[in-house]
Amino acid sequence: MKIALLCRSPHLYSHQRIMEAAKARGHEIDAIDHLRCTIDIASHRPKIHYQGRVLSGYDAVIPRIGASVTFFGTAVVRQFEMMRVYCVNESVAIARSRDKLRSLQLLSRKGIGLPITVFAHKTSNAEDIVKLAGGAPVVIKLLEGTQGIGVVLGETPKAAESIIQAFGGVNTNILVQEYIEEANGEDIRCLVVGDKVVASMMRRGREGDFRSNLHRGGSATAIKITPQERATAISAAKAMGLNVCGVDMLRSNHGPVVMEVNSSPGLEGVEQATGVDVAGKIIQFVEKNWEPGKTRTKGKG
Ligand SMILES: Nc1ncnc2c1ncn2[C@@H]1O[C@H](COP(=O)(O)OP(=O)(O)OP(=O)(O)O)[C@@H](O)[C@H]1O
Ligand SMILES: [Mg+2]
Ligand SMILES: [Mg+2]
Repeated sequence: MKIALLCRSPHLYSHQRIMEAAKARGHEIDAIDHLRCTIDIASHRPKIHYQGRVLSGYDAVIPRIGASVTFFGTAVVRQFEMMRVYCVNESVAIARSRDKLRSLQLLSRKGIGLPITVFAHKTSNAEDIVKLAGGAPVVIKLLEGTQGIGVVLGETPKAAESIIQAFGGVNTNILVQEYIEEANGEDIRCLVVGDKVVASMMRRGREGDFRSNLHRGGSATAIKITPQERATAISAAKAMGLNVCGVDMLRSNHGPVVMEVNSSPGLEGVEQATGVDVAGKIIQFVEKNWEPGKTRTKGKG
């Protein structure tokens, strides 16, 4: 196969590993910086120009689109889809996963366990919002935050209300969520490839931090998940239409609850914690599934 790895920096661990895994299996793989692509939609045939040439001959695309460049990155993925190149994660699914509210709505439609979540445009009724989310403590999140940035704990009703009002004052979209205290600052990240959980880890926040993100100094260990957690992770990936993703869950008193589904999950933490060759699993999945024009989401938002 000839594969395009869409990423900003080919030197990151995850990207190096995907390229190694592809080459080890006899494939050709090019790292393509999506921000340097020029999309040509005016002509009869959709094309992508890149560093003075037209991209062609690719069988499959592995998108690794950073959260800050979702708009242009997903447009490049969409252009590949129009060129009938198989994209392991499709543009629609990536765009969905970037918006926490939209993701939670899709997950709730499928009956997947979620923390109680409230979203409001008007923040002048902060007191009601906090009550609807089950009362303080509550977690307040930016809709498009990542790496734990923009995730705040409102410990008391007054603190929660002033945080909500502060975000409202700068016109930022937030959601307010039940705080799953019993998770004890730990969450579960399941790496889903196709219809399987290929690796799972438990992440624990730095001392004194309820956020377990590795980017915030958290640590990771391999974990054996329950059948219910496995089924939840797989259903969440399916609801989002993602073939490769990291599903983040909390162990709550009422079973596993999904916080979010990440469409470009980092591989370093999970491969190191579990010893699983996740990059290899991704390449194997592409080998089995690529087909010109094949789509899971059929472009549906
Ligand atoms: N409702 C909640 N109850 C308890 N802890 C929570 C809750 N929501 C988030 N957390 C903690 O905060 C962390 C960050 O939250 P979340 O995953 O929603 O943010 P993010 O910025 O999108 O992170 P990512 O880098 O994984 O995309 C979680 O991994 C979890 O440890
Ligand atoms: Mg996230
Ligand atoms: Mg997360």
